[in-house]
Parts: sequence; C-alpha cells; structure tokens
Amino acid sequence: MARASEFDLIGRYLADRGARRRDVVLGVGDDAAILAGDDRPLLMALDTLVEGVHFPADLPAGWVGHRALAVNLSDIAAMGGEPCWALLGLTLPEADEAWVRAFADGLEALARRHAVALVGGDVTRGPLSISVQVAGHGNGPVLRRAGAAVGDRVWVSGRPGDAMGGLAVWQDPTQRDRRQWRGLQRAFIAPRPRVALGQALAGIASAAIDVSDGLVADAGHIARSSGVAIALQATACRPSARLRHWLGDTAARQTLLAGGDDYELCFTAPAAADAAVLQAARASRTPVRCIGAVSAGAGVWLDGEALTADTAGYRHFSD
Ligand SMILES: Nc1ncnc2c1ncn2[C@@H]1O[C@H](COP(=O)(O)OP(=O)(O)O)[C@@H](O)[C@H]1O
Ligand SMILES: Cc1ncc(C[n+]2csc(CCOP(=O)(O)OP(=O)(O)O)c2C)c(N)n1
Ligand SMILES: [Mg+2]
Repeated sequence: MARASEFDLIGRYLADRGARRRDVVLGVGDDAAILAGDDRPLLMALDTLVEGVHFPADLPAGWVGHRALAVNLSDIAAMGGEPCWALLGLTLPEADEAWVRAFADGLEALARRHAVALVGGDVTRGPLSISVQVAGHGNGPVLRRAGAAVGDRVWVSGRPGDAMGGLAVWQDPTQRDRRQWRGLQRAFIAPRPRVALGQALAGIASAAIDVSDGLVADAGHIARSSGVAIALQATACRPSARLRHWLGDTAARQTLLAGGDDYELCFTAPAAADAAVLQAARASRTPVRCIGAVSAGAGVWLDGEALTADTAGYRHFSD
C-alpha cells in the first residue's frame, strides 16, 4: 500500500479537530486560518524548518533565521494579509550563543522590514528545528485557494525554479563560490516573501497560494480547492536564463514546474483584471507573468498534457 503523504495525514486525522467555533471562518486547508476578529479578520499560519530537510546543515544561522520567518510571511502574503506578530519555537542541540545570536539577527532584519514583532515562543533541547507561527490581519477581501473561475488567467510572481537551482549550487562545493551562480543561490538562501504583492492583489485575484512544494503541486491545490483545471502554457513557463545556464533547458523546465522552495505567489484573476494585476505588480515592485488559464475539469495541464507523478512536487513522506 502506498505510504500516506502529509496531505493524507492532515485530511484523515488532523482536519476538523477540536471544538466547532463560530469565529473560525476558515480552518485547515488554506495557507493560513481565517478567524473572525473584532473589525478585521485575523490570519494565522505556522511552518516548521528541520535541519537537513528544509535547509542544509551548513547554511549560516542568519539565513536560517530569515528563512524561518520568510516562509511564514509567505503564507500570510498568499492570503493578501498584513503580518503583525510572530511566535518562535526553537529546538537546539546545544546552547550555542553565537549561532542563536546570528539566527535572531537574521530573523529580526526581516521582521523589521515587515513591521512584525516577535512576541513569544519556546526554547527546548533536541535536534535542530524551528517553528514559527505568524498572525496578522486581512485587509479587505482575504485571498483563498478556492475562488478560481473558468476563464480566469493564471499568474506567478518572480522566477520559479531558481531557488531549487540555487540549493543545488550551494550543495556542490565545486560551484558554490562561482560568481555566475550568485543570483540562483540568493533565490534559495534569501527568499523574499511577496507580502506587498499579496496585499495589492486582495480584491483583484480570485484565488492565491504561495509556491513552497512546487509550481504544479501548488497550482494543483488551487485547482482542487476551486473545482477547476489549470492549463499552463509551456511557452509562458520559460525558466530564467540563469537557471537554463545552470541546468540546461529540459532540467530547468522540470525544476520550474516541480522544484519548490520558491515562496512566490501563484494566483488567478479574471481576464478583465489584467490591467489591475499589472498595476498591483508595479505598485509592489514585484515581477509577475501570466502562465496559463483556468478551464473546466480538474488537475494541472501543460499544453494539453496532464501533469502528474514527476511534477507532483515535494512530499515529506515519499520514501
Ligand atoms: N499538524 C497539523 N494540524 C492541523 N492542521 C495542519 C497540520 N499540518 C498542516 N495543517 C494544515 O493543512 C493545510 C496544508 O498544510 P501545508 O501543506 O503545510 O500548507 P502550506 O504549504 O500553506 O504551509 C494548511 O491549512 C495547514 O494549516
Ligand atoms: C537541505 C534541503 N533539501 C531539500 C530541500 C527542498 N525542500 C525541502 S521541504 C520543501 C517543500 C516545502 O516544505 P514544506 O514543509 O512542505 O512547507 P509548506 O508547504 O508547509 O510551506 C522543499 C522544496 C531544502 N529546502 N533543503
Ligand atoms: Mg505548512
């Protein structure tokens, strides 16, 4: 029997647990939970980073701190929200002061940039792992994975695939220090959560998700939640020149589709909103491009071909 994926475990055992509360607007199943606040909706998200799984053991502590917050801000960004507060759960093998100082400095630099306060947490001993919970507000309509409609366009920000290319560069000691791969490495080491873009898209986009597991896998979550198919156009899914240089055309395309760790936003919007989407991108200084359209049916397609197994995206329990 196939091993359960993390999504199977969540769906079978973890969704809809606990009390039924009327102030839970949206529970398990989106990038963040939506809770009814006094005036604006409250958003809450949590992601964990494990050494060797989510970041290489030799990644400098400052970048681990940046990453731990960035992946959570990215979830709030995908809801079109404004992040405000963070809680930090830090599990350390030893009380290494230099490591913790550098980690905290990296986290703080990003937190200040986004006006987020670290308001609590927990420190324990054990194998290195970091959990961050971020809470914030929805401003205007909250973006969800559900909402994409047939005829909408599909968009993505930034250069998906570059981060996974950058991780491979980092892991190759013969290539790591070469200047030509610096941009790729930055895409992995210092993901920039698209908070301003997400907020600018609230009220314009019909659905949104942040790309952590891979573009096809995460577009697939929009498709499933919205009850539609997503048809990607191969010519629009062109990897960056630097990724093609690093991997060659074929592997670069595969990495763009399935690599993951991008922390870009994938979103849908009605065709009539093209100008508004481009204006939101300009206002937030974030590059976006249209990569396909929403159609009737299910799943994610590339030029008419269904995308499945080899583009399924990152799975924690695949072996
Ligand atoms: N241990 C858990 N208990 C309850 N809900 C969970 C758990 N793990 C994940 N979820 C929820 O399942 C959904 C999918 O999780 P995940 O794939 O990690 O989302 P994301 O990529 O946005 O971090 C999210 O809504 C998340 O909050
Ligand atoms: C050392 C290392 N190996 C592999 C990866 C690739 N990787 C690990 S987890 C992951 C997917 C995202 O992590 P997940 O815990 O699923 O985040 P979420 O979807 O919950 O935001 C990817 C692409 C990495 N980041 N670091
Ligand atoms: Mg998660």
